[in-house]
Amino acid sequence: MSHGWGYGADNGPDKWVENFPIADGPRQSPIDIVPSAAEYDSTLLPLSLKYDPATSKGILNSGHSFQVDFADDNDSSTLTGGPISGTYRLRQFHFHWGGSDDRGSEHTIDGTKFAAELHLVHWNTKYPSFGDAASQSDGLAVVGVFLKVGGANPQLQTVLDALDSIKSKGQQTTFENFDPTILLPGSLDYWTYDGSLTTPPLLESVTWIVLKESISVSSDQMTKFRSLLFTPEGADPNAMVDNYRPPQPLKGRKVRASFQ
Ligand SMILES: Cc1cc(C)[n+](CCc2c[nH]cn2)c(C)c1
Ligand SMILES: [Zn+2]
Repeated sequence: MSHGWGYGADNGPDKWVENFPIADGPRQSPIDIVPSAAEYDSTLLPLSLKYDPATSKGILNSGHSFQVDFADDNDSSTLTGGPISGTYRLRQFHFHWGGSDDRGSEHTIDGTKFAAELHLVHWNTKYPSFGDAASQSDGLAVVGVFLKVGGANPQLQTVLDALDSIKSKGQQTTFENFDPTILLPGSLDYWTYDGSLTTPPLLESVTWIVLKESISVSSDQMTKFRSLLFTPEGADPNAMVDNYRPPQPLKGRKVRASFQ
C-alpha cells in the first residue's frame, strides 16, 4: 500500500516533489515575509469579509488538519475588496500548528515562526465550483492569520471544544451557527502575494492575504490542537503536530502591503 503524502520523514514536504513536481514551481507557498522589502500599494482596497454563521456546516479531521466547512452554494459568506476582483466564497477554514509553541505557522515574518496559522479558504465565483477554481491562477484567495502564544482566546475555544469528537482521521461532526469573523484580529491590514496551496496538489492558484496582526492562543489551547491524530480510529496513534510546510523560494515575486 503506497503511503500518501504527509508531514513525516518519509512522506513530508521535502518528498512531495516526487509525486507533485510543481513543488519546485515559480509561485509556491508559504514564504518568509520580510516587511521591510514589502511594497506599500495605495491602490489595494480594504478587505471586506462578510460571513453568515448560518453557512457553517460541520467540522472534520481530514488527516492533515481539521477544517470547518461552509455551505458555498450562494453568496452568503464572501470575501471581496482587498487585492482581488469580483467575489470569492468562503469554503472552509483550517489550521497548521507545531509540536511545540516555537513553531507551527507556514508563513514566517523575518524568519519568525508563530505557534499556529489559520487559513480561511475562498474561491472565485467566476468559476462554476471550488474544484474548478482550484486549478485557475486566480481561483482561490486564502486569508492567513498568525496565532501568537499569550493569553487564552475565548473565541478560539468554541472551535477547540469540538475537537474531542473528531480525534481521528475521517471523523466529523456538525458545527453550526459559527461566524469565523470572531477569529479575526482588530486590524485587517495585510500583505499579499501570488502563491499556491501549501499541501499537495500544491496548485498555483492562490492569492495569499496574510494579516499583519496576530490573534492570541494560550499554551494550554495549543495542547488541545496537538490532541488530534493523523491516523484513523484503530490504527497506531500518530499525534497531529508539525502539519506545516516551511517557507519556499520567492523566485522574484513581489509582496505588497496594504498599509504603510
Ligand atoms: C483543491 C484544494 C485541495 C487542498 C488540499 N486544499 C488545502 C491545501 C492548503 C491548505 N493550506 C493551504 N493550502 C485546498 C485549499 C484546495
Ligand atoms: Zn492551510
